[in-house]
Amino acid sequence: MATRFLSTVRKFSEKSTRSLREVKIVEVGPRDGLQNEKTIVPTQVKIDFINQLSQTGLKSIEVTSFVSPRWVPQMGDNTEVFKAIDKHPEVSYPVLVPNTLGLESAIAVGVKEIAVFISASEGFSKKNTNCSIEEGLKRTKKVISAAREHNIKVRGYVSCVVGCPYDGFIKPSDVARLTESLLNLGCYEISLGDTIGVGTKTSIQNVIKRVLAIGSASQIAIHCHDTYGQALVNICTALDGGVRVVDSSVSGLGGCPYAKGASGNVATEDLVYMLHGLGVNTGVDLNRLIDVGQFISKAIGRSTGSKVNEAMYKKLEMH
Ligand SMILES: CC(C)(COP(=O)([O-])OP(=O)([O-])OC[C@H]1O[C@@H](n2cnc3c(N)ncnc32)[C@H](O)[C@@H]1OP(=O)([O-])[O-])[C@@H](O)C(=O)NCCC(=O)NCCSC(=O)C[C@@](C)(O)CC(=O)[O-]
Repeated sequence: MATRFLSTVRKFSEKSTRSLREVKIVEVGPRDGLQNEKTIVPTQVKIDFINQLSQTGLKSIEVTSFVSPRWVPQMGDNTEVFKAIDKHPEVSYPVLVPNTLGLESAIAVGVKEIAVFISASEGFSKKNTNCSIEEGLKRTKKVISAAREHNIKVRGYVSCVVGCPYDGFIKPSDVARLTESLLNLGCYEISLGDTIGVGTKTSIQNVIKRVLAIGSASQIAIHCHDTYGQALVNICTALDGGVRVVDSSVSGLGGCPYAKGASGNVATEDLVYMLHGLGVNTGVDLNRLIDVGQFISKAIGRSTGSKVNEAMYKKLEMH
């Protein structure tokens, strides 16, 4: 037991010394960001939004989900959106898929990458996908094996990695077990979701340590909602642990319809500003991102949830 703990700590500190030159950002605004909007966002607005995001230098944009439209009506135009968006060869356009029915619809429109999702808590699994964690894993196994037959890349999410709105505190060992299961099933990367944004530096560090005992940092991404204003600190903690892929949502859009009170993801503008300040290459043009954040915020009738966007846009307006 003590030996295993020491080897985990050693692995974590080895990862901590990996130099921080480049970080890949996975933009989840069009899916995670818009899925919770009460008023249906017009399909053309979503298409324009994604097309503008494709011009910012982002390399991965999660564009929609092929979930049940009864459960998430906002994503009911998945087929139209996916068909109509411009697809840049250097950009990946993953979609969220819960079951083989969703996968079939995704395949029909030529999707090349999907994201599957499992919850680390029973309560959220039931509310979000109407099944237990084990049933969810069985469903996911079928989706992954069918996707791989079609040469579709599969990314995985483990949600509620720190806390659950129904079950409370989640054990890092449960998160590690599910991460391992998804990797073994064939996901190329697992994104650890702090779905309700309750994580702190210490709790995220504990999860990352535990997860890195079973997988390499190159297989792990971090996905922080900013409900308690801890997202940037938590992302830095994950970067310290060696993680180099971060999910975010332009202008901090979002939340989950089945996690009451959860606010949006960390804003992509804030993340890019922080990373550039650290001298990290993201490949993203911050000025273009500011324009896209303004576009989507105006289109859905609210002000941007990004402090950086607010500050930079005000400055631009003054000139
Ligand atoms: C998993 C199910 C489908 C089970 O839902 P269910 O009701 O148990 O499904 P079912 O298999 O019994 O089917 C019921 C009906 O739904 C239809 N149906 C079934 N599947 C599909 C499909 N794919 N596409 C279109 N239609 C579908 C199916 O055809 C049937 O239609 P009917 O015959 O009654 O007319 C449902 O619970 C669901 O769609 N859940 C997804 C909810 C969701 O999208 N939540 C937000 C995701 S965010 C998240 O999870 C966290 C994350 C990833 O962002 C990371 C983080 O922040 O931490």
